[in-house]
Amino acid sequence: MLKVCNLSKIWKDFKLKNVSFEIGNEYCVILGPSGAGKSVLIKCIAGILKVDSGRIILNGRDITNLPPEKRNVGYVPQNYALFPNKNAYKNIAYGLIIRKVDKLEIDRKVKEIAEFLNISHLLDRDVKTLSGGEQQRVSLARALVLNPSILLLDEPTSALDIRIKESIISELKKIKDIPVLHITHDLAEARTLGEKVGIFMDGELIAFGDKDILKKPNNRKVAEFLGFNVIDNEAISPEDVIIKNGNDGIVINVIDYGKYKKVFIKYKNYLIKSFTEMDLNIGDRVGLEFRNKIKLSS
Ligand SMILES: Nc1ncnc2c1ncn2[C@@H]1O[C@H](COP(=O)(O)OP(=O)(O)OP(=O)(O)O)[C@@H](O)[C@H]1O
Repeated sequence: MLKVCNLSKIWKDFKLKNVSFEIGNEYCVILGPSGAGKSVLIKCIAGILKVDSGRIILNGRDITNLPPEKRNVGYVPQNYALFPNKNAYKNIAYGLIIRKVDKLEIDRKVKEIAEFLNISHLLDRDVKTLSGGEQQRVSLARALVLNPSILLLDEPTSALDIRIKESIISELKKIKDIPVLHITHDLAEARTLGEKVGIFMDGELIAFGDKDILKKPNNRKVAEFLGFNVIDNEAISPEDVIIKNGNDGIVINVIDYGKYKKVFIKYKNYLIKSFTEMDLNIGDRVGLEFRNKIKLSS
C-alpha cells in the first residue's frame, strides 16, 4: 500500500501543494493537463526529486528520505531511459546484477518477465534497434524484474501509436499484485485502466476516488477538464445533451467523425458540446434538452 501525506515541493514558478492520497494493490491513474505537476509527483515518490515537506509511506515503511535504490519502487520514465549500449537482456538484468543475484537466477527471472511481456524474441537485440513499443516493454520488464513494491509509470503510452498502445494497455492490465501509479493526460486511458482515479491540476490533487468521479465530477474545474458542459452550477455530459427541432441555440461548429458528429452550439452565454447523428450545418438553429444534470459543489 502507498500512502502519500501532505506532500509539497516548491520552486519559484511551480508548487506541488499538500498532495495526499492512498492506494492499495490496485491500478491508479492520475490524470491531468500538461504542466500540472504529474511527473514531479511521480519523481518525488521514486526518490528522484527531494520533497520539501510531507511523507511517503510504502507498505508501512517511511521512504520519504531514502535514495531511489533503497525504496523498492519500479519506475518507468517517459523516455524509457534504457542503456543504449546494452541489449534488451542486459538492460533487464542490470538491477539484478547490481544486487549481486546469482547468474542462473538472473537468467530465470529475465526470461520469465520477458515471457510475461511478450518480448522473449527481443532479448538479444540492441535496444537502439527496437521500436518505441518494444523499448517501452523492455523498460517495463527492467522495473518489474526487481519485484518492486509499487510500479510508477510516467505517461507510458504517450509516444506510441494506437495499435501498440492498446497492446501495452493489455499488458499493464495483467499487473495485479502491487499498486500501480500511472500518470497521463489521456482520459480514455484513465477510463480503461483506472480502478482508482485522481485528477491533478496546478500542482493539486483536486479529485480522487473510484473511477465514478470521471462520470460524476463534483466541482467546476473537474467538470470542465473532463469535457462536461457547465451551465450555472450544473454539469452535463455531451452525451446527455439531446438535439431536437427547435430554436434554443445556433450551431457554430461541426466535427464529422463519420457515424456521428460532434456539434458546438451557442446557447445563451454558453458554448454547448453534444454528439448527434443528425445532418447539421453551421448556422442551423436547434432545440436542446439536457438530461442527467449533475449538481456541482463549487
Ligand atoms: N527541476 C525543476 N525545477 C523547476 N521547475 C520544475 C522542475 N521540474 C519540473 N518543473 C516545473 O514543474 C511543472 C510541472 O512539470 P511536470 O513535468 O510535472 O508536468 P506534467 O504534469 O508531468 O506535464 P506533462 O504531461 O507535459 O509531462 C512545470 O511547470 C515544470 O516546468
